[in-house]
Amino acid sequence: MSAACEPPDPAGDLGADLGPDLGPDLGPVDAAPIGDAEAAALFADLAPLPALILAVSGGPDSVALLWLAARWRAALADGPRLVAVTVDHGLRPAAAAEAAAVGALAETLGVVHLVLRWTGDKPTAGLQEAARAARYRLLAAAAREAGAGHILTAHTRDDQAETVLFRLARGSGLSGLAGMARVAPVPCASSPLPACGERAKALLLRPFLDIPKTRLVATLRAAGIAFADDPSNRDPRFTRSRLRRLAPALAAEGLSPARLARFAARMRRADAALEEATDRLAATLGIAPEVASPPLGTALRVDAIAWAKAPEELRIRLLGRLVAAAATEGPVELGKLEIVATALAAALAGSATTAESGTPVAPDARFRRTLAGAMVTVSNGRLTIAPAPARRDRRNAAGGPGTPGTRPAQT
Ligand SMILES: Nc1ncnc2c1ncn2[C@@H]1O[C@H](COP(=O)(O)OP(=O)(O)OP(=O)(O)O)[C@@H](O)[C@H]1O
Repeated sequence: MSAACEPPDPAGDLGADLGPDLGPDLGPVDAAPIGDAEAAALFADLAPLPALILAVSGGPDSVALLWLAARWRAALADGPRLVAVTVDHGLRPAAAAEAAAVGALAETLGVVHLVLRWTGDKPTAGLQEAARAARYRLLAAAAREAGAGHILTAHTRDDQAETVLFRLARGSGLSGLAGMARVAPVPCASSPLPACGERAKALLLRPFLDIPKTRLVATLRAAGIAFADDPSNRDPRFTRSRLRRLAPALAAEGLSPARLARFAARMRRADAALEEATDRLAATLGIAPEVASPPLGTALRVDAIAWAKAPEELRIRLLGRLVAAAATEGPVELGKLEIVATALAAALAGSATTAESGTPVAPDARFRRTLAGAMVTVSNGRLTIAPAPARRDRRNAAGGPGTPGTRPAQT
């Protein structure tokens, strides 16, 4: 087989779970520069928007974003106002000069450029996560200021592949393995949802998600445009840098960025179908669609036996939604949801059998657990998910008399 042609993908053609060993994905490196016509197609949907924030670090991907977006906009008679934003995290002395270089390029392209500084406390642990949270907070503030509802980043197919590996290594479920979405709300830190505030209103757009990084670098080289090299991208203290270093060896085993990105797209498709099925389950159980937009802070009750009969994956997803709607602690970790959903299923198992034989619904099932600020209980055939009482009240409720139908949280 010639190295130049990609082997057929039987899983893709036939939908089989397992194909033969496809071997390494060592096709030619795709280093074709992106021309104006291709850029116009990538940005086409954005033309009617009033303003766009371009997130430009100074590295190759986002400098290519600035270059291509500016040329696309210049060719339009009417179109969005572009505002390039560079966040200086104050972590590297070279960052100020890199930001200035972005400013100089932006000026030649007729694009407004802002440098925003992260001035908050810098933690020693989780520095990259904190920097990322600060970056999105500053980008969202710039969007608000500019009257822009959209922030463009230059995430590439390689970033998508890295995200999939990163999440796989952390034990993510199917939704996480779907990788980054092309359009998504600006991420909040892992803080409670209300703290996200205004930030949640801006949308993040990733027009280069299918584009290999090599093509963006080739685009800049062909145009003679310089870009910065951020050494922290190779710093072995960071997981992402270590994964990046493994990329050639993984590609030699078949786990190329192209295949990982395709895997993410398949996971995204499956995830969308499962989310729809979860909507239908919620409707069947009589749960109003508003529950999809937390926080609600009210108790939700459903028929426990109907719940028990639903497929496990859908029960876990719906439990996650209901807990997020009842409490205000934000999305629940999948592992914790799985533990509670499994315990709940075990508590309901005996009752389901009696219910099918015609006996009144689940009079005997008892269950009580707290999860991410919500209390999950079963009594009198009803599954209730409600905001958990404050910790002290919870202890009293669990141990004290006068709380019929409940018992202490199971461990
Ligand atoms: N300091 C920053 N200021 C503004 N935008 C940023 C900054 N850092 C990252 N971004 C945006 O987030 C995207 C992803 O960042 P990440 O650090 O994962 O990628 P990268 O490979 O370093 O990208 P680049 O080549 O543009 O630096 C960047 O392409 C850019 O759009």
